[in-house]
Amino acid sequence: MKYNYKELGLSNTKEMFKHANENGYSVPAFNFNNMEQMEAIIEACTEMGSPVILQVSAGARKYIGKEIVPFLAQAAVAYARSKGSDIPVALHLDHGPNLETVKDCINYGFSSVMIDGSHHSFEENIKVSKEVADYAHQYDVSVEAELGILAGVEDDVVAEKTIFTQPDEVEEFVSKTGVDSLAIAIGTSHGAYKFKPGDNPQIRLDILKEIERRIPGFPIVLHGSSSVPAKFVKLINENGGKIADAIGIPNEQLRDASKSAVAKINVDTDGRLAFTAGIREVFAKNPSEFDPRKYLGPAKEYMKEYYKEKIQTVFGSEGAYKKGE
Ligand SMILES: O=C(CO)COP(=O)(O)O
Ligand SMILES: O=C[C@H](O)COP(=O)(O)O
Ligand SMILES: [Zn+2]
Ligand SMILES: [Zn+2]
Repeated sequence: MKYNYKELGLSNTKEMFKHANENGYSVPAFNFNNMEQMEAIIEACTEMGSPVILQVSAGARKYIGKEIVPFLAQAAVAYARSKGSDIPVALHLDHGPNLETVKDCINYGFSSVMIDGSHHSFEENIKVSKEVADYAHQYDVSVEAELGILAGVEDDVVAEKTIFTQPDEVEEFVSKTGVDSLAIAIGTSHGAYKFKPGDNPQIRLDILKEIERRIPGFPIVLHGSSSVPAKFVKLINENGGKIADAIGIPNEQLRDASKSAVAKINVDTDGRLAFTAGIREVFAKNPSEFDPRKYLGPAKEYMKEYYKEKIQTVFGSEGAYKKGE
Protein backbone atom coordinates (compact mmCIF):
# COMPACT_ATOMS: atom_id res chain seq x y z
CA MET A 1 0.00 0.00 0.00
CA LYS A 2 1.28 3.46 -0.92
CA TYR A 3 -0.13 5.35 2.08
CA ASN A 4 -1.69 3.60 5.06
CA TYR A 5 -4.37 5.77 6.67
CA LYS A 6 -3.25 4.81 10.17
CA GLU A 7 0.21 6.19 9.47
CA LEU A 8 -1.41 9.46 8.39
CA GLY A 9 -3.14 9.71 11.80
CA LEU A 10 -6.60 9.05 10.35
CA SER A 11 -9.38 6.86 11.80
CA ASN A 12 -11.99 4.66 10.20
CA THR A 13 -15.61 5.39 11.15
CA LYS A 14 -16.41 2.35 13.33
CA GLU A 15 -15.68 3.82 16.76
CA MET A 16 -16.96 7.22 15.63
CA PHE A 17 -20.40 5.82 14.76
CA LYS A 18 -20.61 3.78 17.95
CA HIS A 19 -19.86 6.86 20.05
CA ALA A 20 -22.33 8.96 18.02
CA ASN A 21 -25.19 6.47 18.39
CA GLU A 22 -24.54 5.92 22.08
CA ASN A 23 -24.57 9.66 22.71
CA GLY A 24 -27.42 10.82 20.44
CA TYR A 25 -25.51 12.85 17.91
CA SER A 26 -24.36 12.52 14.27
CA VAL A 27 -20.86 12.86 12.85
CA PRO A 28 -20.56 15.67 10.32
CA ALA A 29 -19.36 14.56 6.88
CA PHE A 30 -18.30 17.69 5.06
CA ASN A 31 -17.06 17.66 1.44
CA PHE A 32 -14.02 19.66 0.39
CA ASN A 33 -12.43 20.57 -2.93
CA ASN A 34 -9.42 22.67 -1.95
CA MET A 35 -7.14 23.58 0.95
CA GLU A 36 -9.24 26.50 2.20
CA GLN A 37 -12.38 24.37 2.47
CA MET A 38 -10.44 21.65 4.29
CA GLU A 39 -9.15 24.29 6.70
CA ALA A 40 -12.64 25.69 7.28
CA ILE A 41 -13.84 22.18 8.17
CA ILE A 42 -10.99 21.16 10.46
CA GLU A 43 -10.86 24.52 12.24
CA ALA A 44 -14.62 24.40 12.90
CA CYS A 45 -14.52 20.80 14.16
CA THR A 46 -11.41 21.35 16.28
CA GLU A 47 -12.95 24.38 17.99
CA MET A 48 -16.18 22.45 18.56
CA GLY A 49 -14.51 19.22 19.71
CA SER A 50 -16.53 17.40 17.05
CA PRO A 51 -15.40 14.24 15.25
CA VAL A 52 -15.25 14.81 11.50
CA ILE A 53 -15.40 12.93 8.23
CA LEU A 54 -13.49 14.73 5.49
CA GLN A 55 -15.37 13.76 2.40
CA VAL A 56 -13.97 13.69 -1.12
CA SER A 57 -16.03 12.84 -4.21
CA ALA A 58 -14.40 11.15 -7.21
CA GLY A 59 -14.64 14.50 -8.99
CA ALA A 60 -13.05 16.39 -6.08
CA ARG A 61 -10.24 13.84 -5.92
CA LYS A 62 -9.50 14.38 -9.59
CA TYR A 63 -9.60 18.15 -9.10
CA ILE A 64 -7.26 18.18 -6.07
CA GLY A 65 -5.02 15.40 -7.35
CA LYS A 66 -4.95 11.94 -5.82
CA GLU A 67 -1.33 12.32 -4.67
CA ILE A 68 -2.23 15.49 -2.72
CA VAL A 69 -5.47 14.34 -0.99
CA PRO A 70 -3.89 12.07 1.69
CA PHE A 71 -1.57 14.88 2.78
CA LEU A 72 -4.36 17.41 3.10
CA ALA A 73 -6.08 14.92 5.43
CA GLN A 74 -2.83 14.33 7.33
CA ALA A 75 -2.46 18.10 7.66
CA ALA A 76 -6.00 18.29 9.08
CA VAL A 77 -5.09 15.80 11.81
CA ALA A 78 -1.85 17.67 12.55
CA TYR A 79 -3.83 20.91 12.88
CA ALA A 80 -6.30 19.43 15.39
CA ARG A 81 -3.50 17.89 17.47
CA SER A 82 -1.50 21.14 17.45
CA LYS A 83 -4.50 22.79 19.12
CA GLY A 84 -4.69 20.07 21.77
CA SER A 85 -7.81 18.39 20.36
CA ASP A 86 -8.18 14.60 20.14
CA ILE A 87 -11.06 14.54 17.61
CA PRO A 88 -10.99 11.52 15.29
CA VAL A 89 -10.65 12.43 11.60
CA ALA A 90 -11.68 10.11 8.75
CA LEU A 91 -10.91 10.49 5.05
CA HIS A 92 -13.92 9.15 3.16
CA LEU A 93 -14.68 8.54 -0.52
CA ASP A 94 -18.11 9.96 -1.31
CA HIS A 95 -20.29 8.09 -3.84
CA GLY A 96 -17.64 5.58 -4.89
CA PRO A 97 -18.69 4.34 -8.33
CA ASN A 98 -16.92 0.93 -8.41
CA LEU A 99 -14.43 -1.45 -6.77
CA GLU A 100 -11.55 -0.15 -8.89
CA THR A 101 -11.93 3.40 -7.53
CA VAL A 102 -12.27 2.05 -3.98
CA LYS A 103 -9.02 0.06 -4.34
CA ASP A 104 -7.20 3.14 -5.58
CA CYS A 105 -8.52 5.28 -2.70
CA ILE A 106 -7.47 2.71 -0.10
CA ASN A 107 -4.04 2.62 -1.72
CA TYR A 108 -3.90 6.40 -1.34
CA GLY A 109 -4.75 6.70 2.34
CA PHE A 110 -8.56 6.67 2.61
CA SER A 111 -9.85 5.28 5.91
CA SER A 112 -13.46 4.89 4.77
CA VAL A 113 -15.26 4.48 1.44
CA MET A 114 -18.76 4.59 0.06
CA ILE A 115 -19.86 2.24 -2.68
CA ASP A 116 -22.93 3.72 -4.31
CA GLY A 117 -24.71 0.83 -5.97
CA SER A 118 -28.09 2.45 -5.51
CA HIS A 119 -28.56 2.94 -9.23
CA HIS A 120 -28.25 -0.81 -9.88
CA SER A 121 -30.83 -3.54 -9.24
CA PHE A 122 -31.16 -4.77 -5.63
CA GLU A 123 -29.20 -7.96 -6.46
CA GLU A 124 -26.45 -6.09 -8.30
CA ASN A 125 -26.22 -3.54 -5.47
CA ILE A 126 -25.73 -6.40 -2.97
CA LYS A 127 -23.07 -7.97 -5.19
CA VAL A 128 -20.95 -4.84 -5.68
CA SER A 129 -21.37 -3.66 -2.05
CA LYS A 130 -20.26 -7.07 -0.73
CA GLU A 131 -17.23 -7.10 -3.03
CA VAL A 132 -16.20 -3.69 -1.71
CA ALA A 133 -16.83 -4.63 1.94
CA ASP A 134 -14.79 -7.84 1.60
CA TYR A 135 -11.92 -5.94 0.01
CA ALA A 136 -11.93 -2.89 2.30
CA HIS A 137 -12.21 -4.88 5.53
CA GLN A 138 -8.86 -6.57 4.81
CA TYR A 139 -7.36 -3.10 5.41
CA ASP A 140 -9.63 -2.12 8.31
CA VAL A 141 -11.33 0.48 6.09
CA SER A 142 -15.03 1.09 6.80
CA VAL A 143 -17.69 0.83 4.11
CA GLU A 144 -20.93 2.73 3.48
CA ALA A 145 -23.48 1.51 0.93
CA GLU A 146 -26.77 3.01 -0.27
CA LEU A 147 -30.31 1.71 -0.71
CA GLY A 148 -32.99 3.87 -2.33
CA ILE A 149 -32.32 6.79 -4.68
CA LEU A 150 -31.93 10.46 -3.80
CA ALA A 151 -33.20 13.10 -6.19
CA GLY A 152 -30.74 15.68 -7.51
CA VAL A 153 -27.29 15.71 -9.11
CA GLU A 154 -24.46 13.38 -7.99
CA ASP A 155 -21.41 13.61 -10.20
CA ASP A 156 -22.82 12.80 -13.66
CA VAL A 157 -25.98 11.06 -12.49
CA VAL A 158 -29.21 13.06 -12.26
CA ALA A 159 -32.22 11.50 -10.56
CA GLU A 160 -35.56 13.22 -11.21
CA LYS A 161 -37.26 12.07 -8.05
CA THR A 162 -36.69 10.22 -4.81
CA ILE A 163 -37.17 6.47 -4.64
CA PHE A 164 -37.63 5.94 -0.90
CA THR A 165 -35.68 3.16 0.76
CA GLN A 166 -37.97 0.18 1.38
CA PRO A 167 -37.63 -0.84 5.03
CA ASP A 168 -38.33 -4.49 4.22
CA GLU A 169 -35.11 -4.66 2.15
CA VAL A 170 -32.61 -3.31 4.68
CA GLU A 171 -32.10 -6.41 6.84
CA GLU A 172 -31.29 -8.64 3.89
CA PHE A 173 -29.06 -5.96 2.33
CA VAL A 174 -27.02 -5.34 5.46
CA SER A 175 -26.57 -8.99 6.36
CA LYS A 176 -25.69 -10.13 2.82
CA THR A 177 -23.19 -7.31 2.13
CA GLY A 178 -21.45 -6.96 5.49
CA VAL A 179 -21.19 -3.15 5.09
CA ASP A 180 -20.67 -0.94 8.16
CA SER A 181 -23.23 1.79 7.49
CA LEU A 182 -26.19 2.40 5.22
CA ALA A 183 -27.24 5.54 3.36
CA ILE A 184 -31.01 5.75 2.93
CA ALA A 185 -33.42 7.86 0.89
CA ILE A 186 -36.11 9.51 3.03
CA GLY A 187 -36.67 12.73 1.09
CA THR A 188 -33.34 14.53 1.34
CA SER A 189 -31.72 15.29 -2.01
CA HIS A 190 -28.47 16.55 -3.50
CA GLY A 191 -27.84 20.16 -4.49
CA ALA A 192 -29.38 23.56 -3.72
CA TYR A 193 -32.86 22.99 -5.16
CA LYS A 194 -34.35 20.37 -2.87
CA PHE A 195 -37.88 21.78 -2.74
CA LYS A 196 -39.98 24.20 -4.77
CA PRO A 197 -41.47 27.46 -3.42
CA GLY A 198 -44.76 26.61 -1.71
CA ASP A 199 -43.65 23.06 -0.84
CA ASN A 200 -43.79 21.94 2.76
CA PRO A 201 -40.26 20.53 3.18
CA GLN A 202 -40.67 17.30 5.07
CA ILE A 203 -38.34 14.34 5.41
CA ARG A 204 -39.88 10.93 6.09
CA LEU A 205 -38.90 10.32 9.69
CA ASP A 206 -41.52 7.56 9.74
CA ILE A 207 -39.51 5.54 7.20
CA LEU A 208 -36.35 6.16 9.23
CA LYS A 209 -38.11 4.82 12.34
CA GLU A 210 -39.20 1.69 10.53
CA ILE A 211 -35.67 1.10 9.20
CA GLU A 212 -34.27 1.51 12.72
CA ARG A 213 -36.77 -1.05 13.98
CA ARG A 214 -35.52 -3.57 11.41
CA ILE A 215 -31.78 -3.06 12.02
CA PRO A 216 -31.51 -1.75 15.59
CA GLY A 217 -28.36 0.23 16.34
CA PHE A 218 -27.01 -0.05 12.79
CA PRO A 219 -25.39 3.26 11.68
CA ILE A 220 -27.59 5.13 9.19
CA VAL A 221 -26.32 7.86 6.85
CA LEU A 222 -28.24 10.82 5.45
CA HIS A 223 -26.98 12.34 2.21
CA GLY A 224 -28.29 15.55 0.66
CA SER A 225 -28.73 17.26 4.02
CA SER A 226 -27.80 20.86 3.32
CA SER A 227 -30.18 23.44 4.77
CA VAL A 228 -29.39 25.98 2.01
CA PRO A 229 -29.20 29.00 4.35
CA ALA A 230 -31.24 31.93 3.01
CA LYS A 231 -28.56 34.36 4.25
CA PHE A 232 -25.96 32.99 1.81
CA VAL A 233 -28.38 32.77 -1.12
CA LYS A 234 -29.29 36.41 -0.42
CA LEU A 235 -25.62 37.51 -0.20
CA ILE A 236 -24.82 35.73 -3.45
CA ASN A 237 -27.78 37.30 -5.24
CA GLU A 238 -27.10 40.77 -3.84
CA ASN A 239 -23.54 40.59 -5.07
CA GLY A 240 -24.06 39.71 -8.71
CA GLY A 241 -25.01 36.05 -8.36
CA LYS A 242 -28.12 34.35 -9.68
CA ILE A 243 -29.46 31.55 -7.52
CA ALA A 244 -33.23 31.43 -7.59
CA ASP A 245 -35.65 29.48 -5.38
CA ALA A 246 -33.03 27.41 -3.59
CA ILE A 247 -34.61 25.57 -0.64
CA GLY A 248 -32.99 23.01 1.69
CA ILE A 249 -33.85 20.68 4.57
CA PRO A 250 -35.08 22.44 7.74
CA ASN A 251 -32.51 22.20 10.55
CA GLU A 252 -35.07 21.00 13.13
CA GLN A 253 -35.87 17.89 11.09
CA LEU A 254 -32.19 17.05 10.76
CA ARG A 255 -31.68 17.54 14.49
CA ASP A 256 -34.45 15.03 15.18
CA ALA A 257 -32.80 12.56 12.80
CA SER A 258 -29.38 13.02 14.39
CA LYS A 259 -30.73 11.85 17.75
CA SER A 260 -31.73 8.52 16.17
CA ALA A 261 -29.56 5.79 14.60
CA VAL A 262 -28.44 8.37 12.02
CA ALA A 263 -24.70 8.44 12.70
CA LYS A 264 -23.46 10.50 9.71
CA ILE A 265 -24.99 13.46 7.92
CA ASN A 266 -23.54 14.70 4.62
CA VAL A 267 -23.26 18.40 3.82
CA ASP A 268 -21.59 19.86 0.75
CA THR A 269 -23.90 22.46 -0.81
CA ASP A 270 -24.04 24.67 2.32
CA GLY A 271 -20.24 24.95 2.35
CA ARG A 272 -20.23 25.78 -1.36
CA LEU A 273 -22.82 28.52 -0.83
CA ALA A 274 -20.98 30.02 2.17
CA PHE A 275 -17.68 29.98 0.28
CA THR A 276 -19.22 31.55 -2.85
CA ALA A 277 -21.02 34.21 -0.79
CA GLY A 278 -17.67 35.23 0.77
CA ILE A 279 -15.93 35.54 -2.59
CA ARG A 280 -18.78 37.43 -4.26
CA GLU A 281 -19.03 39.89 -1.41
CA VAL A 282 -15.34 40.80 -1.65
CA PHE A 283 -15.44 41.23 -5.41
CA ALA A 284 -18.64 43.30 -5.33
CA LYS A 285 -17.18 45.64 -2.69
CA ASN A 286 -13.72 45.79 -4.20
CA PRO A 287 -13.62 44.90 -7.90
CA SER A 288 -9.92 45.74 -8.10
CA GLU A 289 -8.92 43.01 -5.61
CA PHE A 290 -6.67 40.31 -7.06
CA ASP A 291 -4.85 38.88 -4.06
CA PRO A 292 -6.33 35.38 -3.55
CA ARG A 293 -5.83 35.64 0.22
CA LYS A 294 -8.20 38.60 0.29
CA TYR A 295 -11.13 36.67 -1.18
CA LEU A 296 -10.40 33.05 -0.22
CA GLY A 297 -9.79 34.12 3.40
CA PRO A 298 -13.29 35.58 3.94
CA ALA A 299 -14.79 32.65 1.98
CA LYS A 300 -13.14 30.21 4.38
CA GLU A 301 -14.33 32.21 7.42
CA TYR A 302 -17.97 32.13 6.24
CA MET A 303 -17.78 28.38 5.72
CA LYS A 304 -16.07 27.78 9.07
CA GLU A 305 -18.53 29.91 11.08
CA TYR A 306 -21.49 28.29 9.37
CA TYR A 307 -20.21 24.77 10.09
CA LYS A 308 -19.69 25.65 13.76
CA GLU A 309 -23.30 26.84 13.88
CA LYS A 310 -24.48 23.68 12.10
CA ILE A 311 -22.60 21.44 14.56
CA GLN A 312 -24.55 23.13 17.37
CA THR A 313 -27.97 23.28 15.72
CA VAL A 314 -28.00 20.01 13.75
CA PHE A 315 -25.30 17.48 14.56
CA GLY A 316 -25.26 17.77 18.36
CA SER A 317 -21.60 16.71 18.27
CA GLU A 318 -20.10 19.69 20.11
CA GLY A 319 -17.81 18.55 22.94
CA ALA A 320 -17.95 14.85 22.01
CA TYR A 321 -14.14 15.03 22.15
CA LYS A 322 -11.63 17.52 23.54
CA LYS A 323 -11.95 21.03 22.10
CA GLY A 324 -8.89 22.70 20.60
CA GLU A 325 -8.08 26.17 21.85
O1 LIG B 1 -24.92 14.15 0.14
C1 LIG B 1 -24.02 14.95 -0.07
C2 LIG B 1 -22.67 14.48 -0.40
O2 LIG B 1 -22.64 13.09 -0.59
C3 LIG B 1 -24.21 16.44 0.03
O3 LIG B 1 -25.54 16.83 -0.02
P1 LIG B 1 -25.95 18.39 -0.18
O4 LIG B 1 -25.99 18.67 -1.67
O5 LIG B 1 -27.31 18.52 0.41
O6 LIG B 1 -24.93 19.21 0.54
O1 LIG C 1 -23.15 14.00 -3.60
C1 LIG C 1 -22.45 14.75 -4.25
C2 LIG C 1 -21.50 15.66 -3.56
O2 LIG C 1 -22.13 16.87 -3.23
C3 LIG C 1 -20.25 15.86 -4.39
O3 LIG C 1 -20.50 16.51 -5.59
P1 LIG C 1 -19.40 16.58 -6.78
O4 LIG C 1 -19.44 15.27 -7.48
O5 LIG C 1 -19.85 17.74 -7.61
O6 LIG C 1 -18.06 16.84 -6.10
ZN1 LIG D 1 -26.70 7.62 -4.78
ZN1 LIG E 1 -24.41 12.24 -1.38
